[in-house]
This record gives sequence, C-alpha cells and structure tokens, in this order.
Amino acid sequence: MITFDHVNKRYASGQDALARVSLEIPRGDMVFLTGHSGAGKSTLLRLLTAIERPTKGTILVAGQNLNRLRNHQIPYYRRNLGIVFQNHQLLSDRSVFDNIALPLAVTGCNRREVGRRVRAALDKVGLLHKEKQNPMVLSGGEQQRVGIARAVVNKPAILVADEPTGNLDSQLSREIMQLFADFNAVGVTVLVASHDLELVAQMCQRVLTLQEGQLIYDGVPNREVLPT
Ligand SMILES: Nc1ncnc2c1ncn2[C@@H]1O[C@H](COP(=O)(O)OP(=O)(O)OP(=O)(O)O)[C@@H](O)[C@H]1O
Repeated sequence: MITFDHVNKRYASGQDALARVSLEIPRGDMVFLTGHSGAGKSTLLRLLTAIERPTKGTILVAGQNLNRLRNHQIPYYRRNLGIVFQNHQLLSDRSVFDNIALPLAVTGCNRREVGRRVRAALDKVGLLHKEKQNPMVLSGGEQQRVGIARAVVNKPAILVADEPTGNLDSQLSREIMQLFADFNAVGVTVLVASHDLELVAQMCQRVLTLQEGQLIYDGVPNREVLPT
C-alpha cells in the first residue's frame, strides 16, 4: 500500500532530513513511527501526504507514484488519506459538527449524506452528544477525538497521525491509540508518529524507528528491545 524506495529529503536549507529510507507498509497494517526529535518523522509523513516532495527516491501509495503527482492532483490524492495533527487544528468559529463536515464540502455530498457521515464519524469516536458544541469548550482528549472524526469522515483508506497524543495524559493517550487500532481493525491502514516509546510498546504493533534521517529499526518490539 505504501512503499518508500531509497527516499532522500534535503530541505532548501541544506538539511538532510531523510537518507535512503526504504520501507513497505502493506494494506491494512498498523505501524508506529518513532525516533528522537529531529529524526525525520514529520518529514516522512509530509512526504506521504505530498506536503513535501522527495529529493531522491520513489514513493508509491496505493499504486500511485507520488513523484509523478502534479500539483493540481494533490487534493484528489489526499482524499485517500485521513490526517490527524497533534494540535488538531479545529476551527473555533464553528461547531463540532461543522468542523467534521469540512472535508465533505469538496466532495459534493448532499446535506443528508453529510449529516449521516458526520454522525457516523462522531459515533465512532464516542462524541455523538457533542455535535452542537464549540470545539474550544471540549477537553484536550475530546478535541483530539473530533480531529480524528474529521480525518475519517471521508472513509480514507489510510490514516496518518503526527504525534496525536502529544498533549494528553497517559490514560487519554492510550484511549486515542486504541481508537486508531479500532479503525485499523476494520481495514484502514494506519501510520502513527509518536515519540512515546512506552505507549508505542504497549500497542504491540510494528515499529519503524528513524535516527538522523535513517531507518534504524523495523520490527515488532517488546519493551526491552525498543531502541531509545
Ligand atoms: N521546512 C524545513 N526546512 C528545513 N529544515 C527542516 C524543515 N522541517 C524539518 N527540518 C529539519 O529536518 C530534520 C527532521 O525534522 P522532522 O520535523 O522531520 O523531525 P521529527 O522527527 O518529526 O521531529 P519532532 O519529533 O521534533 O517533530 C530536523 O533537523 C529539522 O530541523
């Protein structure tokens, strides 16, 4: 489903953020991406979401070669992806419902279908009763759930998250990770970047570890062997 073949990324500043990264994530897998600050996690996700382009190497997603993706095709490509950010980027001038409905605005869904899909997404994250609220009055964990509902409302084949539990306590973080696992259980391919090794180890899933832009570990660890 996702293939990186000898991918390099050098920013205009001259910083080499990724070096010869090759990896394969089959359809339906759940994978965590770990590594210290600056290791290249966000860069890898930015390449996958076509926010950035690789300097060298090839990226294939669902059979599509991202190197060949023209700029005007990027919004269509991104419809296959649900993207969750650490700071969830919810709009404070509209309700929870309207925030989640945003990605559907460009798809031409009619109002009834929008309502059905938004409520299905809210139901999956356990927040059906909050649809009329302003997101700013919700707790941090609830806001992150709204961000996840918005990411999945389009029923994407791939769910990508960059430090989705960064601001949450350990109990809430586990709940959010479990939500990702639930989406994975129904067939969504999930890639989550997190620096929280303890939490990642608890999930017992495949882990990719970056260090200074290089992939130094690929496997299913137990707590003892997960590189720090
Ligand atoms: N837009 C940019 N321009 C120049 N250098 C960048 C840019 N974005 C990231 N970098 C550099 O690339 C390297 C990898 O950064 P990246 O954000 O991918 O790491 P990360 O593992 O996600 O770190 P963190 O956990 O702190 O978010 C770092 O040295 C960073 O300073």
